[in-house]
Amino acid sequence: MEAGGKLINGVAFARQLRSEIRQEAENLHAVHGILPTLAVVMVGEDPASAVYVRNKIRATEQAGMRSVSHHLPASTQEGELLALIAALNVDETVHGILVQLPLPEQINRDAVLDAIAPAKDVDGFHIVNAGLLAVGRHDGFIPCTPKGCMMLLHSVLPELAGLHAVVVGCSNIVGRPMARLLQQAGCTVTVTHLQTRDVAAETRRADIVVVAAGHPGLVRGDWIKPGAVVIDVGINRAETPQGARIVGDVAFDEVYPHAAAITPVPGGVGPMTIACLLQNTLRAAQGLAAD
Ligand SMILES: Nc1nc(=O)c2c([nH]1)NC[C@@H]1CN(c3ccc(C(=O)N[C@@H](CCC(=O)O)C(=O)O)cc3)C=[N+]21
Repeated sequence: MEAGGKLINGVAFARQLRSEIRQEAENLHAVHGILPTLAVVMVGEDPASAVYVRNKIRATEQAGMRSVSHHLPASTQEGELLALIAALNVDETVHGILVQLPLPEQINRDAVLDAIAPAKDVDGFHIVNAGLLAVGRHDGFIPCTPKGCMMLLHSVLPELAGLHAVVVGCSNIVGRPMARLLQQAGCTVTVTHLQTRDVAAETRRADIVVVAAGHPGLVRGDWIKPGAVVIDVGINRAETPQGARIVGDVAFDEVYPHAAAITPVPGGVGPMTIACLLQNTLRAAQGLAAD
């Protein structure tokens, strides 16, 4: 691959996807009178969450959809949040429900996620959607970040079958669903986690490395086989001499020379997460799940 062709441009990919989604959303509205609607629920005042929520709402509206936002105080009890979700579940004008994570500690995250109607669970975090993905069925919602990572991978590697993929991190939100998608695309998959003895020994054998560990600069240059494709899911706030910046889990400057293709942070996976959220919301409004 030529120099300069290595960077996987998530911003451009997401822009294209969003314009296709907008056309479909406008068509659904014009032909069937359905205005795809996403309800975004945020509890508390986490400043990073407030920024994400604002971006999601803006993206929804730019894609020709409606969003309704519910901002609850940090002191909200689990029962109050469950009551709001129950109301949104039966509201026929709402097609997708997103409860922004993290939640305050008095609220049980899994209880909340599993209270969302699976057909409105556009994050794909409900246990039913996780289970459908786990058994290889395609009629549930796929979590947005892994879905976006797969699209970026396919853009540089049209055929994934037979490749060795290593996923660093095994959260329910990224690592686990990512591993399932890679396996279903024909990859041989290794998932590393906190107890893995030698993560670098695993990544060095990989044709594809997906990093979702929440640890800035974790993956170093010598962790990467020459010609591997590297997807960096990390979002970490770092203080640099130039001020506060968002950095990934990959030591980008070290890894870049070894990789055949790599996602930057920002500008890689993040914009795809939002585009896939819009796509899932459109599918929910169409009465379809993921495809
Ligand atoms: N229920 C739930 N669903 C989520 O999908 C969810 C969540 N909770 N909680 C927080 C995380 C975080 N997240 C991001 C989405 C897009 C960018 C994004 O677009 N980032 C840009 C730039 C961001 C910047 O510069 O500040 C980029 O990477 O280029 C980042 C982070 C979704 N999350």
